[in-house]
Formats: sequence, C-alpha cells, structure tokens
Amino acid sequence: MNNEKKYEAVNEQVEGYTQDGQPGIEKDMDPKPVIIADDYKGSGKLEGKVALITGGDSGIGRSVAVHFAKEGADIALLYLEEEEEDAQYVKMLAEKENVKCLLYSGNINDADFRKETVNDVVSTLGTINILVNNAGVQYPKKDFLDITEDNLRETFETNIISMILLTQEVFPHLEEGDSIINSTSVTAYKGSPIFIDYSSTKGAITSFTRSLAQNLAPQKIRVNAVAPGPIYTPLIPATFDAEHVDQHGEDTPMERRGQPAELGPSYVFLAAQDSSYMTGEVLHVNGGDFTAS
Ligand SMILES: NC(=O)C1=CN([C@@H]2O[C@H](COP(=O)(O)OP(=O)(O)OC[C@H]3O[C@@H](n4cnc5c(N)ncnc54)[C@H](O)[C@@H]3O)[C@@H](O)[C@H]2O)C=CC1
Ligand SMILES: CC(=O)C(C)=O
Repeated sequence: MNNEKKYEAVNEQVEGYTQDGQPGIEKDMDPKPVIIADDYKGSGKLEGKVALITGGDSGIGRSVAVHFAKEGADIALLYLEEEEEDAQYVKMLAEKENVKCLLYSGNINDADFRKETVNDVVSTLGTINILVNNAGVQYPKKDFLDITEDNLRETFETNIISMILLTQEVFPHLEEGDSIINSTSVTAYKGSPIFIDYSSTKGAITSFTRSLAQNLAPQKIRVNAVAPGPIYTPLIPATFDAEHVDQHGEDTPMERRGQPAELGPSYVFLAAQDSSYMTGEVLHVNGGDFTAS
C-alpha cells in the first residue's frame, strides 16, 4: 500500500471520535495518527544537532521529534503535565534511533519553567541548534461574542507571546547555521469564521517569522515556518464536535485531512542545510489549498 492510501485508510476510520477538552491525548486516540512513513529513511541530516520542540509529545510535534531523531538529532520535548505518557512514548521511539531525548513537562506560559528548561537542555546536551515553536491551543466558537476573555488571553499567551519569550530565552545559545521553525496555520492566510482569535495568533506567528528572519539574517540564523492545513492530531478531537471531526479536511482540494507524517519532513528540510538559502518563508502543507499561501 502506498503512503497516501495508508493515510486515507486511517482517515476513513476516524468516524467522529472526540476527547474531553485540551490537551488532547494521543495514546487514547483510535485510530492513531500516522507519525512517520514506514519507508522514511534518515540520512544523518541533523547529526550532532540539538533540537528543542514545544508540543513535541503528540501530533505534529511528535512527528517532528521522530523525524529529527531519525536524522540523528538529540531532542528535548516541552509539553503539558497531562501528556506525560505521550511524551514517554516519543522518548522510547527516539532512543531506538540511538539519540538522546529529554522531557520537560510544564506550562510554557510560566517564565521560570521556560528558563529552567532552556538552561537544563543546554547544560545536559551542550547547546540548542534548532528551536521548533509548535505548542498551541484553540477554542473554536461559532459566535464572535462567545469568545471569552480567558480563552482569548490563553490563546494569545500560549500561541504567540510565549513563543516570542521562549525564543528570546533560546536565542543567546544559537549560532551561525542554527534555525528556528514556527508552526503557524492555513487559518493565518484564509481566516476562519470559528477561529477569530486563534487565526489572529497564527497571523502574528507568520509576521513574527518574517520579522525575526530579517533581524537574525546577518547572524546567519534562519527563521521559517510551516502552515499546516487540517491535520489529524489530538488537538482536533479535543476541540471539535464529532461532526466537525468527521468533516475535517473534506473542503481541501485533496478532499482529506493530512496525517502528521506528512508534516515532519518539511520541518527536517527547514532545520537542515538543504534549506540554507531560505529564511522568513512559510511551507504550506495543506492539501492543495494554494490560494491560502
Ligand atoms: N492539527 C491541525 O489541524 C493544525 C494544527 N496546527 C498547529 O500545530 C501545532 C501543534 O498542534 P497539533 O499537533 O495539531 O496538536 P497537539 O494537541 O498534538 O499539540 C499541541 C501541543 O501544544 C502543547 N501545549 C499547549 N498548551 C501548552 C502550554 N500552556 N504549555 C506547554 N505546552 C502546551 C501541548 O504539549 C500539546 O501537545 C499547534 O500550534 C497548532 O495550532 C496548525 C494548523 C492545523
Ligand atoms: C486547527 C487548524 O488550524 C486547522 C486548519 O484546522
């Protein structure tokens, strides 16, 4: 079975599965997302590198973590406490690739936690070469007036404010050739009637990526982003009702949701020297929605 057929087969089994609020837990998902293609072969593209991946326990971040491990990077994952088992699973997969994997559970919105995490990664693994800013939350609301101030503040705090603050924490350790990759979203480009606040944070992430890329270009530190379309991750059953979960991705030109396995290679490309002449760019992995780019 070719990879796309395998993804379609998983998609067909989804059938409106939901979870009870964020954070979504990958170990409870049935069917499980596909993290990496069976025929993916690492070729040492990230050997000797150290990557810090936020939200690296599950979904897109898990796929990034496993691809980076396949490419020889030591990795550190930052995630919420409720996701410990998901993170332990990623650690087990990474260690099978003979790389180190450090785990940091806590809230990215806590300044001490950010600082302690970065200091510990650097003292244990020597440095940080790649920062993947991927943690995010979303609270879909049909009615504009239903967006609560608490949800609005949490969405901005988690998705963009802490992204910038964590990047400031990591920046002093980055050197020429190192790279930052941010997870934005197709909703930053298309807008979304149910994600007015969330899509605003994703628009901010795109602008942050472009602006920081210009600022850091003289130091030869590259800053790029990936804009996923609808991807089957714990975030989806944790935040959508069954009908929306079922339909997720049907409105793309490819008429299907994506699997995390279809995202990981883009992050490898942006982290590796293969993309050495790219900065401030966004890769759109969205099932063919090229008008949203
Ligand atoms: N699944 C999708 O269809 C799409 C996802 N994205 C983005 O991809 C990124 C990853 O999400 P997914 O893999 O889909 O879901 P996910 O639920 O697997 O990952 C989100 C991760 O964010 C982390 N997180 C959230 N709040 C946190 C906090 N306060 N402190 C520490 N960690 C926190 C959690 O570890 C969680 O695992 C997010 O930024 C999301 O907005 C973008 C477009 C589409
Ligand atoms: C959550 C999100 O960004 C989409 C495209 O579903």
